[in-house]
Amino acid sequence: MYYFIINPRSRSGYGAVIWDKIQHELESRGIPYEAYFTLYKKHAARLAHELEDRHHTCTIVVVGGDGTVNEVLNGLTHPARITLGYIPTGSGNDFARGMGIPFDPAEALSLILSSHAVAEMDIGTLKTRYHTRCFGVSAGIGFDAAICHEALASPIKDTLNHLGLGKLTYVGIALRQLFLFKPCQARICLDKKQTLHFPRLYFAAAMNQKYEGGGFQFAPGAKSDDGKLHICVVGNLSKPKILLMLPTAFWGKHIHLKGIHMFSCRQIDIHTDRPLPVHSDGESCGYADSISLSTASEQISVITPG
Ligand SMILES: Nc1ncnc2c1ncn2[C@@H]1O[C@H](COP(=O)(O)OP(=O)(O)OP(=O)(O)O)[C@@H](O)[C@H]1O
Repeated sequence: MYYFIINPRSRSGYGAVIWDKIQHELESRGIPYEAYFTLYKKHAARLAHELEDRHHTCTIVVVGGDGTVNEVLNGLTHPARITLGYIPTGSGNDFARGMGIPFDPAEALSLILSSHAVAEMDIGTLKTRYHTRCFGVSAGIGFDAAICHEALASPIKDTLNHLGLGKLTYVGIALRQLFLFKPCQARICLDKKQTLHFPRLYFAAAMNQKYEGGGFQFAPGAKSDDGKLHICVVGNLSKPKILLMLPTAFWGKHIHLKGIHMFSCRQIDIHTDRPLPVHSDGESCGYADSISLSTASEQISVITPG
């Protein structure tokens, strides 16, 4: 039995359109399934929690974007008992990109229905003074989170998504945020052993996967099953250099630039001299001046091409 959690609002309604096609395929092939639609924000977490409670072990298939995968991970108490299938219908789709899951919904469905290959995936944990959130792709603080915050509230995102130009929303917001963003002083502690000081931090991203922000390869060396977070710290760069750095990150080449610092660790503690925006898988986690990121003790099995 497959339990589908569908965000019909993902990519401004694309999720609902794709679900119709998936449902038709499931019916015509006589596949046993149950479908649950998200009706409001964070509903996916509640649905996942209820499924886990009811079935102990089961296969949950998410139809949505990175935010819906994030909510499902946050709803699970024992992720090791769950097998996760994924049909990407979001605008960023970094989870699918990182796990090698096809973007084409029909291909992603046939992978789920035919494949017995699963990859064990780490789950990241973000702690602020007010929140504890899990993440599958990445979490971070600073400039990248400021872009997420603004994009979530953007009135033009829906219109551009309908025109197939959703990524333009992020480009426009990134330029605006780069202009507005003031770097801060930060103290970063790796695995409670090594402390580093950054006088002009723009952002720090803790990556479980290689990609975030719709295909930026901020951590080309990341492996989602190695129990570690791969950290990309951007500091001590001028704004024009950041503007030049961003396109190189599409190919993961930014790591060679001065001012970009890469680390891998099991835990990172970040303290900044003022509260900055924080995100987990592109979803807002408010503002904080102190965050702790680590990998959780349990992994989750994800259906992948193998
Ligand atoms: N019925 C609903 N109405 C309004 N919002 C919803 C509903 N169901 C889920 N959501 C919210 O939609 C948001 C976006 O979902 P999701 O990440 O799946 O799609 P996306 O933003 O298009 O994709 P991506 O994260 O890959 O860019 C999430 O914050 C989620 O809580």
